[in-house]
Amino acid sequence: MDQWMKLFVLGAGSYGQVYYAVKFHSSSIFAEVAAVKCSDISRSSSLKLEAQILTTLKGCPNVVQFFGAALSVDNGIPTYNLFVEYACGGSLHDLIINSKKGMMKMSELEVGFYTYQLLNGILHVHKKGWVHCDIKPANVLVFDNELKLADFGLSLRVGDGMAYMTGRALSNRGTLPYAPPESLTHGFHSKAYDIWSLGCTMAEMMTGHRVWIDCSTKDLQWMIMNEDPMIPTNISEIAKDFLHKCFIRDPLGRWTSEQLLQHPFIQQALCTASMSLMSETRVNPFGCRIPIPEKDFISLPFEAV
Ligand SMILES: Nc1ncnc2c1ncn2[C@@H]1O[C@H](COP(=O)(O)OP(=O)(O)OP(=O)(O)O)[C@@H](O)[C@H]1O
Repeated sequence: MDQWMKLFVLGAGSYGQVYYAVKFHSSSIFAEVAAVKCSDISRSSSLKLEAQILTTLKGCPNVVQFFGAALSVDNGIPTYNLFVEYACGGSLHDLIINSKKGMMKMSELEVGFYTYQLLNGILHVHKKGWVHCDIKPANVLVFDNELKLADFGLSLRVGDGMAYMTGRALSNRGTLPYAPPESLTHGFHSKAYDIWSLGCTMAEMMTGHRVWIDCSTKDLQWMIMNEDPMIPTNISEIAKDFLHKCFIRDPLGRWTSEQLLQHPFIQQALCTASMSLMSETRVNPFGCRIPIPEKDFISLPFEAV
């Protein structure tokens, strides 16, 4: 009692594993719930950096909330544990896969609403002086009615309006299919990086497919540097225009999160969502990936560990 228990594995990253954890209280029938990212202490530098970044990002509804960090000894191994809020809907990647299997189809309005949430998260991250550098469906978590940016392990501090430039070709930081051309040609990493990745993620929500065809790393690098990403043909003109604004090749001309929040694609979705919210309670259209006992939905405020 009064101790965190790791119940099962939710997923894995390059640093280690992610667990579903609960803390029962002797004095209460309620349990606290968290996702715990764990790493052998000797390999925990990226998780420790993520903890620092998440501390600066607290308070935004579209960024995964950080509860705290703690050390433990798991099976005799000193372990670093990073506690974040648990996403009952899994990742956006899982949902896109499910939608491809025909389990649910996202409408354009829903994609607009979820893109708004991602933009809201990106705006917060950028205002705090960070570039996420790895926005992709696998790094977006799904909560009831909400998407949240997660996995800040590759984020860069760029301050206000500044960019990080390695100057070296092919030195992009994030995941290749979501990386913008300037990161490959000049190692240029600015806030515009995340906007290109958002475009790739939005198009994937629309179609269930990545904007680039599957090919070798070398071919993909060449295509990103020399060709335009595939804009789906069977979507509305305003959705296409939104994607064009995300895929402007010049990072200085690419639209910012502030500008995109005013785009008709987002405004139209927001308007419709608020009307439907007035008439009914929105349910999570994605459903829940893992069946969770009812008691686990009830969480108490986190106490420092
Ligand atoms: N807060 C959370 N709630 C529920 N599931 C989570 C949570 N965080 C992570 N997961 C699950 O664990 C998986 C791996 O998490 P994480 O984002 O840390 O690693 P990754 O992005 O796959 O790997 P890497 O960090 O090495 O790029 C996710 O894809 C997701 O399924």
